[in-house]
Amino acid sequence: MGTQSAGTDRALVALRNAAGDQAIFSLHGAQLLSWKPAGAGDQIYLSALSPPTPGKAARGGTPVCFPQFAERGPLPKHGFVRTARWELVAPVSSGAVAEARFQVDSGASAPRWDHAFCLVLVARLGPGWLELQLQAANTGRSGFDFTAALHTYLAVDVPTARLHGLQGCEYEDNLAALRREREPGAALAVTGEIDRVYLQVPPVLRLHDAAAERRVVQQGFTDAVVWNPGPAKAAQLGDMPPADWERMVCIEAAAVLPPVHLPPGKTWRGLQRLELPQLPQFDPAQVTQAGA
Ligand SMILES: O=P(O)(O)OC[C@H]1O[C@@H](O)[C@H](O)[C@@H](O)[C@@H]1O
Repeated sequence: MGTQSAGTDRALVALRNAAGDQAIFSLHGAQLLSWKPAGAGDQIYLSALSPPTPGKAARGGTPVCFPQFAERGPLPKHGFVRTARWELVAPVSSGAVAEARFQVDSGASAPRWDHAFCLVLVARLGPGWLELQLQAANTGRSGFDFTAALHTYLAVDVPTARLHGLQGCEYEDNLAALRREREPGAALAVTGEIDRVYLQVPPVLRLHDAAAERRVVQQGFTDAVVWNPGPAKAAQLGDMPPADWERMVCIEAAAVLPPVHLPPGKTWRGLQRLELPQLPQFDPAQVTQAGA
């Protein structure tokens, strides 16, 4: 367990728990790249055209967006920590729940963001679940505002995928000049490009497709972003195979509206937890015999 270096500027961190679940992170951005619960395939989408590279967020996994979500401010899109080198601050632990802690601080700041902070990402891998907790500490002498997201790309079969839990929530539609709408239906299907910030969402969303149901749980983050580039934008991105828009959907735990105000000396925490509830085990004793 621990850090595997692949070349001088790329480092991967592997977590494995006693049940055999596995997760892989890159120190570039402390970005989750893969989550394979024991006996299941990878639940995380990662573009084959976008390997972890210094200074660039991979297209997939979970980029950490901080201190700015998207282009809602003067900083680079989604802030600068997703492209920064993070450090592993403690040995990776294993056991029933494996844990790793990654850290980056204001040394990674763009010159335009003059605030002292320390960010920690705590990753915990349990049987059938993976939790990412973002801790943002203000280590300076004055308060600041930030927006943030854990920008998770879930691997799904988009044509059969439905997202439950957002009915009645208000959202800002990034494809319609941030117009406010309210989600009318119980099951949200992705039929093309979608880019919405849902406000004040419930703590549990459920995403199912023909293969499985996943639960996406969040705390601390008030909003959830649903993003898929659709076929036309996917073809323009250049870092994902165009047809892959049908293999992923981003469900992002986000703190966007309003921004978080963090006074000096305080720490904010937000988490996203991905769960793959166990499928009922096949029990031959329960099979009703024909004619019984
Ligand atoms: O291509 P990027 O910078 O990783 O961003 C991907 C998408 O991320 C989403 O969170 C935004 O809402 C979208 O507007 C954006 O296109």
